[in-house]
Parts: sequence; structure tokens; C-alpha cells
Amino acid sequence: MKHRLGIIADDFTGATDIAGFMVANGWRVTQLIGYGPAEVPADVDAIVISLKSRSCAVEQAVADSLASLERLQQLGCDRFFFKYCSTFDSTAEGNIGPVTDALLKALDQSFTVICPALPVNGRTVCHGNLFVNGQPLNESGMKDHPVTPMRDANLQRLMAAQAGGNTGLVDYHAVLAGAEAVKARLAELQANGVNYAVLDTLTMADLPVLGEAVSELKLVTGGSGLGAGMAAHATGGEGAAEARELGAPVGEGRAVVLSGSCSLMTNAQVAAYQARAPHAGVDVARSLDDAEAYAAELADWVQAQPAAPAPMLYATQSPEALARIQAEYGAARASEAVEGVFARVAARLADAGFSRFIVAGGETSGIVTQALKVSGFHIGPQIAPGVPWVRALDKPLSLALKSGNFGDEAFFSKAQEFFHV
Ligand SMILES: Nc1ncnc2c1ncn2[C@@H]1O[C@H](COP(=O)(O)OP(=O)(O)O)[C@@H](O)[C@H]1O
Ligand SMILES: O=C(O)[C@@H](O)C(=O)COP(=O)(O)O
Repeated sequence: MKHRLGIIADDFTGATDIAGFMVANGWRVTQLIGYGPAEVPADVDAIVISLKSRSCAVEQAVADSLASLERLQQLGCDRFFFKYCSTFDSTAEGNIGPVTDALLKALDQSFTVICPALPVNGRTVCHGNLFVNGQPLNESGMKDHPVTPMRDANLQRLMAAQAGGNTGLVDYHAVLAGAEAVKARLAELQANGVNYAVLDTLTMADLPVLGEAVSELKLVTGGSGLGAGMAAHATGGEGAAEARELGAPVGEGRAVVLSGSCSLMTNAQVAAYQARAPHAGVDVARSLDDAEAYAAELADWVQAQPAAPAPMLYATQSPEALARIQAEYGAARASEAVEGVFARVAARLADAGFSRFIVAGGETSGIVTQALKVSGFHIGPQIAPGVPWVRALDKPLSLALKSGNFGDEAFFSKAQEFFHV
């Protein structure tokens, strides 16, 4: 059997993100939802398991990740990738550190890389510090994230706070010098007792270099950029065009936009789309008090709107409004209630024949995909870097799962342009 990479992604948008970049760089990829029994085509180069383990309890994240590793091994994978967010979304306790440690131990390894960079979407790493569009992570919009606010930009410090081993740095001089220089630096760090090597990365052109440099590691960790680099290094960037066709959006049925991200970019996308399409806000108090009846009302409202452009339901709020809501109801309670309503609305709309769901937000995408009872996806064309259309393996249902900060202001409209091609 050919070599297969197994990817464990800590959220659903992250999973489609890395799968989309790998397919765009020539690999055949199947995405699975969770680690239940699964069959995948014999010719795939990579299998991505989507978890919802970014912000759950550490023990749960570790258990789910280890179960996923086992499933991927059963499916013939012999190298592994732990995919987390390009903005390193985590808390002081985890879950990136503990999951990395657990995967290393299960694979009998003691060394891996930390590579969240995705330069095409503005995430770069310099001297081990993570930047978002040139701003240090802790000064970017990520400082106000509702679940994992990021208050430090230094990846070595962030990793040291939540993992058991030692961190080190492959600085940009080594990356510029090429794959062999990076390999030599990795070997040096490993010999010096480093367990996690942060990789400086400034441009997309660095990624195939890094993909080559990590090609002998059993486990790598990072964002979709490294995934793109690994696929590009393996294929030269060619191939899999017909595989992308399998994931193109289904032709029949209605579409809806469900936006549960409160990121700065999603706020801008929601504002732009409000000017174009029917829209309704999701009320947190009603989501808390009366979820079932409220979801039924919202689903009825969506169905009563014209089919195109697709109507939008949004819980998206500015950082200030979100802070007020969280102070009033509690952050976890409010976000769970909102997620519960989106899940119920999505299930009702699918029952009513909606077949194309455009969803904004990682947690929101996870809950919606679970509510739609999809077992896995074919990966289609990218709407924006990191956001492909994906199509259920076993039913006529297509989704665009958008990471909070991805895409430009016109994203919700652009996603629908794929309906006519
Ligand atoms: N108005 C709101 N009040 C409270 N929580 C909200 C509100 N809108 C969204 N949320 C919650 O914020 C979280 C956003 O996370 P997520 O969907 O992962 O977006 P992102 O991709 O930006 O991280 C979700 O748990 C969602 O339910
Ligand atoms: O790596 C990334 O930035 C994305 O794939 C991702 O994980 C984003 O997470 P959400 O913003 O929570 O969707």
C-alpha cells in the first residue's frame, strides 16, 4: 500500500482548510467526521479526521486524538499531522501541548515541529513569534476570541506553558538556506534535547521547503500551510483535478448562510452580505430560554425567504457587544446556547430539502456538520484560501465551512458563484 498521511484536526474548519490546500496541491484527500468506522477510497494520499477538540477539556481532547490516531493507523496511515489553528488557538492548559505530547508518546517519538504559519492568509512566524497580517498575535483580533483569547505571540513560550518538553527554534536563516539546512538544524535541536521545534515561515514559497525538511518525521504539527507544503513537495503541485470535481457543490436544493463566528473578518462579511440578502440575527436570550421553539421559528423564517441570494442567520457580534453578552449570561453558556440553536436550525432546514450550507466559524461548523449527520467529505474547489466547498460522501449535501477569519468581505456571495459552474 502507498504511504498515507493521517491528519488529526482539532476543528472542522481546520480540517477542511488543510484538506482543501492538500487537494489544491495535487493530493487526493478524504475528510472524515470523528473516528468512527470508516471506509476510504484506496487511492487517497491523506485522510483527515475532524474533531471538535480545540476547546473541550484536555482529557477529552487527548482521548479523542489518540482514538483518531488509532483509526488512521487502521486505515493504513504511517505518518501523522496534528492540525491546529494558524493562530495557535489554545489556553494555558491546552489543548495543543497535551495532545502533541500524547501523540508523540503513542508513536514512541520525542521530537516534532510547530508550524502554524499560513502566509497567504497573513499568518507568519518570525523569530518564533506569530503574526497576523503583520500584527503580533496578541495585538490582533485574536486577543478578543470568545473561547480562546490569545494573549501572547511567542510560540516557544505558548508551547512551554502547555506542554511537558523543551522548545527550540529553526530561524529564518535556516529556512532561506533550504531543506537540507532545515534538516540539519532539526537534527541539532533534537540532539540538544529539544522536543518541539518552532519553524520560522514568512512566505508561501517557504512551505514546500519545510514540507521536504519534515518528510522523515513520524509526527508533524501545525496549520494548513505546512500541509500545503508537504503535498506540493510530494507532487510538484500537479494532479487530483478530477478529485476536486467530486467535491463541487450539489446542483439541486436551497442554500443558507449560518454565521456563528464573531471574528473581525466575519463581522465585515456579515455586514457586507446584509446589504445584499435577507438576514436575521440570533438572539442569545431566546437561545437560552427557548431553544427548540426559537430554532423552529428561525428555520421557518429562512424557508419563507426567496431562494437567491441565500438568506443569512447570524449570531455574529462586535467584540464590544459580545463582551456585554458574555458578562450578562456567561461566555460558555451563551456560546453553547447559540451553537445549540444553529444545530437545530440546520437539522430542520436539511429535513426541508436545503442542500447547501455556508457556515462561518469553527465551532459553529462543527456543530452544524454533526447535526447534519455527515460521515465524511469529498473535497472540492477552494472559494478562498483555506475554504473549499466539500460534499458529503453519502448524501447530496454540500457545505462551505469557513474559519472565522478567512475569506474577504464578499465571501458569502462568492461561495454562491460556484452554484452555476
Ligand atoms: N452573540 C453571541 N453571543 C455569545 N456567543 C456567541 C455569539 N455568537 C457566536 N457565539 C459563539 O462564539 C463562538 C465562535 O466560535 P467559532 O464558531 O469557532 O468562530 P471562529 O471561527 O471565529 O473561532 C461559538 O461558540 C459561538 O456559538
Ligand atoms: O488554521 C486556521 O486558521 C484554520 O484552519 C482554523 O483552524 C481556524 O479556526 P476557526 O477560526 O475557529 O474556524
